[in-house]
Amino acid sequence: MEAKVSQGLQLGTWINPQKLARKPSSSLQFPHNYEEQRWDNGPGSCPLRTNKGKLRRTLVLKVSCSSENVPASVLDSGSISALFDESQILKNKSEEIKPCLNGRCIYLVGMMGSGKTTVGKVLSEALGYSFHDCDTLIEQAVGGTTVAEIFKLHGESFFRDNETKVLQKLSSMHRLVVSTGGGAVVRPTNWRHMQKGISVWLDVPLEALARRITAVGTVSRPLLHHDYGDPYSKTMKRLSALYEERGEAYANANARVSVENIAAKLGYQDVCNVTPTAIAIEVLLQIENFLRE
Ligand SMILES: Nc1ncnc2c1ncn2[C@@H]1O[C@H](COP(=O)(O)OP(=O)(O)OP(=O)(O)O)[C@@H](O)[C@H]1O
Ligand SMILES: O=C(O)C1=C[C@@H](O)[C@@H](O)[C@H](O)C1
Repeated sequence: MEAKVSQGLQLGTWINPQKLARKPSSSLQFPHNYEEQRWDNGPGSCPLRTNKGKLRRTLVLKVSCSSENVPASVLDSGSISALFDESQILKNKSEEIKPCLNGRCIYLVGMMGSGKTTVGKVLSEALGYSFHDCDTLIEQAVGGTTVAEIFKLHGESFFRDNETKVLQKLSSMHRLVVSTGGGAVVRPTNWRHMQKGISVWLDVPLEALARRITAVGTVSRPLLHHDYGDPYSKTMKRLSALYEERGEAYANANARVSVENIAAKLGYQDVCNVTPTAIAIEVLLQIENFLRE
């Protein structure tokens, strides 16, 4: 039986971590002669628009594949792209969306551990953008101290002031994928900076976040240092409290990527099986939806 596939996500393997590290993340330069490109329909133009400037739907990836070996759950769920190399899908989608971005930056927001850094690196590589991690830039700005040290020595508001300065600096640049700190969404000023680009909320269930963070430890995450109990329970408790405070703020983002929805599309029981590449593809699909609005 043949299955026609137009777009979607693949059941893939974990991305090679060496590939993730390829983009340098320390320089914040952008060419002075940068000019915004018009949305025309020439080569490399935005496919979401017709000559009259109206948005249209495009199906870029049309591939035939055999449905043999595809789990029934995947086919039943409508997620029929299991046989693709998801890196190739990401590449194709990036090429399609890139002209529509007009060089605008992509800001990934979300709770700590939601994968902003991991997914951000994959996405930046696919788009040919530079990747920047706000926490790292703050650490550099404060003289090479870690986030945990900055919290300890100077307090949270000092850290937040530096976070705002970093976002302000980034907002004047183009073609960046930015991994913001988990708490960047709480200050309205930060949103004003991020509005120069496109913001995307990586929405990951708290249980999955707690599992990931417990696996790597909370040393680098000062806001998780306070509670008592077993590592998973105390992380879960603190994350729940933070989410209670911030849930609405994350929803200010231009687009939301629900990792739970991706898992459902792919027929996965566990959201932890959704790869960063699959999430990056969904980021682009949701940006596409946002640009069509
Ligand atoms: N899709 C994924 N599946 C499984 N584990 C993942 C996934 N994405 C990220 N991780 C793991 O989760 C942990 C947190 O990821 P990452 O550092 O990218 O999150 P973050 O949102 O940047 O966190 P923070 O805001 O605290 O810096 C890492 O150990 C990473 O390897
Ligand atoms: O959720 C938060 O408030 C934080 C998340 C991290 O990325 C760091 O920015 C810092 O640990 C604070």
